[in-house]
Amino acid sequence: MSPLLKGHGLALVRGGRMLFEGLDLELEAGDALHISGPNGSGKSSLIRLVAGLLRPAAGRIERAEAALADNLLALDRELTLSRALAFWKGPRLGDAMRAFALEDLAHLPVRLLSTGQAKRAQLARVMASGAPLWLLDEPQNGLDRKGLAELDEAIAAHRAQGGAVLAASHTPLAGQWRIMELEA
Ligand SMILES: Nc1ncnc2c1ncn2[C@@H]1O[C@H](COP(=O)(O)OP(=O)(O)OP(=O)(O)O)[C@@H](O)[C@H]1O
Repeated sequence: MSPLLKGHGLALVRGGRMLFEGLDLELEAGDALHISGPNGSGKSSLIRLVAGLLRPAAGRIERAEAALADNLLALDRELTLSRALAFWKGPRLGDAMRAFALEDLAHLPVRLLSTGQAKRAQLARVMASGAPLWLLDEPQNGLDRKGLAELDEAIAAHRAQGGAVLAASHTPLAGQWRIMELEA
């Protein structure tokens, strides 16, 4: 079976600085890779590179369909949550709204969501997409204890169903993760 993500010899320059070079990545079905490292080391940049939003200075990336949750919500603030999520036409919208306990918020405009509610909505968008590769930048930010448990459960279920996860985070994530530490 071919990997869901394969990056070879990746180098990335931002703001005139080489953030990393010679970086190899491989994720197969069920895998999870936790990118850690100090502020400014390039964790978010690596996630955006894999998403295709940045170009590598060197190296190659091949990957399956991916869904990204980064610092942009990517939901229309003026629509109700259910309509904003439906815009993405994900095959698993109902499951995702239940997984992140969003049913009671479905009729609220996105702009009224709290920080943690918005994070849950963003993670639900990723889950609803049905994409096999999840790219998560600081997925725990803003989540309360229940939200953290929902996230852990969603990731475990995604992996069990043959998905893979690449996550940047300052805090440990539940379950078995490979860890890649970027240097300052
Ligand atoms: N749009 C940009 N243009 C130029 N440089 C940028 C841009 N965005 C980020 N950088 C620089 O790239 C470097 C890596 O930033 P990045 O956000 O990837 O780090 P990070 O490891 O995710 O940090 P943190 O732990 O603070 O979230 C930093 O030096 C940052 O200043």
